[in-house]
Amino acid sequence: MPKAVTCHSLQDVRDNIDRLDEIIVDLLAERIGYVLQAAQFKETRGDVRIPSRIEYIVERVRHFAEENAMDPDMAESIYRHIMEESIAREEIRWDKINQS
Ligand SMILES: C=C(O[C@@H]1C=C(C(=O)O)C=C[C@H]1O)C(=O)O
Repeated sequence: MPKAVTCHSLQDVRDNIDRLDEIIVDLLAERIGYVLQAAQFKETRGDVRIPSRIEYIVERVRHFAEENAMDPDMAESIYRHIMEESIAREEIRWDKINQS
């Protein structure tokens, strides 16, 4: 079921969007905090990107999207972008840990 409540003005719409953006960024910051920690557990730089894990996450978020009446293609697109950004930063973290 769609979760958004019915709004009666554009200001009402924007207030809800602004409220959610704060929560979304907070959660994304927490997520990247975990992704960066993954670097310390990986042997090689090539291990930073694990395609099977990426595809597992994509399938999961597509499922969550469907449960929430959201377009699964949109969820997949957003998540692939989040993961690419995350991997780029995890690679930098891996390089720092393993420099010498
Ligand atoms: C965090 C990891 O590293 C990468 C980042 C991922 C993510 O953003 O969720 C998923 C797979 C990995 O390529 C991991 O391997 O779990």
